[in-house]
Amino acid sequence: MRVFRGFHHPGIAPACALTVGNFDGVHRGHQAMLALLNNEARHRGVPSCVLTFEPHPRDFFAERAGTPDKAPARIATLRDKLSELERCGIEQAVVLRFDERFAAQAPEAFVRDVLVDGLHARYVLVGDDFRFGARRAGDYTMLDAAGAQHGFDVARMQSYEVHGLRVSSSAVRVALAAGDMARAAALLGRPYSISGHVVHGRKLGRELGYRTLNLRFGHPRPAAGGIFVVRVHGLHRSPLPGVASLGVRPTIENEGRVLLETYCLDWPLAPDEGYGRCVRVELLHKLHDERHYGSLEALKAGIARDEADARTWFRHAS
Ligand SMILES: Cc1cc2nc3c(=O)[nH]c(=O)nc-3n(C[C@H](O)[C@H](O)[C@H](O)COP(=O)(O)O)c2cc1C
Ligand SMILES: Nc1ncnc2c1ncn2[C@@H]1O[C@H](COP(=O)(O)OP(=O)(O)O)[C@@H](O)[C@H]1O
Repeated sequence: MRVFRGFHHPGIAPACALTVGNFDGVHRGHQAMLALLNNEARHRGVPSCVLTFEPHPRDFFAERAGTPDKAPARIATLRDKLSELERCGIEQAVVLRFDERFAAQAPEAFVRDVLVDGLHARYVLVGDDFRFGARRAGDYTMLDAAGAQHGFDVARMQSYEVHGLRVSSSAVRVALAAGDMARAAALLGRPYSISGHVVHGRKLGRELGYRTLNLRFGHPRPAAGGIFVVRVHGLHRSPLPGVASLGVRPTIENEGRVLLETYCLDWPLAPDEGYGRCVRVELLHKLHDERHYGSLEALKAGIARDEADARTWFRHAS
């Protein structure tokens, strides 16, 4: 999959079958839509393309209104979104900066400048609640009319349901907030996971006797949080069982940076071999929320209990 930041690149495809959206989580509804898009692209002999935004438009508006907490929590980082889009067979992704100028664009200007002149769309697929342009003034009917004028086809995809319930990013957020990882996995069509490069932390882990693989979560409000039973992919030939904490580590700092820290129950590599590696951590089961322990001793004892619970969980799972 080719990824472009903006559409002023010589390498951008001269024609495409396009869909537009935030795709937070790339859940089963998104996956059905992407499969349809790939099919349409193949029939037309053009690459499939996803247009997405960073920051999330709702982050942008909430920030601008001075109420950043009003924005929805984030399921996936941009890295994970792009890797899921690639796994779904999308050939080109374009990430546009959602800023003041972009938000002020009239629907007609968005169609002309972005869809037609920028991305050369021949086909545009949208979800049933798609709105676009300043004040969300553009809708499906308008896009359809613009397509007839500019020479691209427009299609709308109805909601995708599982057990009679609409699959949506909000439904995934509700499941993750409740720590219901089985429900989240059912909606996503795979276990919820977070990936990234292992970064250096405070080197406190080795003092506690619990070294951890640290990944940054590049958004201040992850949709999930707490202590989880996990599996780590990408470090070893087989996935490594572990126990992890996702959050801001209230016991040891208050900077609010979100980290996913994983202690592997068995460590098959040299002690420092984890750093710099790109790993994917599957969050399988939630044990409890993050705690503010009164001392490092109490934190260490807490982690030891979590480790024991994770070992028990794996024994019962196998
Ligand atoms: C299983 C597990 C549970 C954890 N639970 C908490 C917690 O409840 N509260 C907290 O502040 N930190 C928690 N942590 C994070 C530790 O504070 C952190 O891993 C430790 O300080 C090491 O930091 P370092 O990687 O920067 O050296 C947990 C870590 C693990 C692996
Ligand atoms: N059981 C283990 N689980 C996770 N990482 C481990 C383990 N044993 C050794 N490591 C290594 O230790 C590093 C983390 O050590 P730590 O003292 O927690 O420092 P940091 O503050 O950088 O996280 C990891 O990046 C990894 O290479």
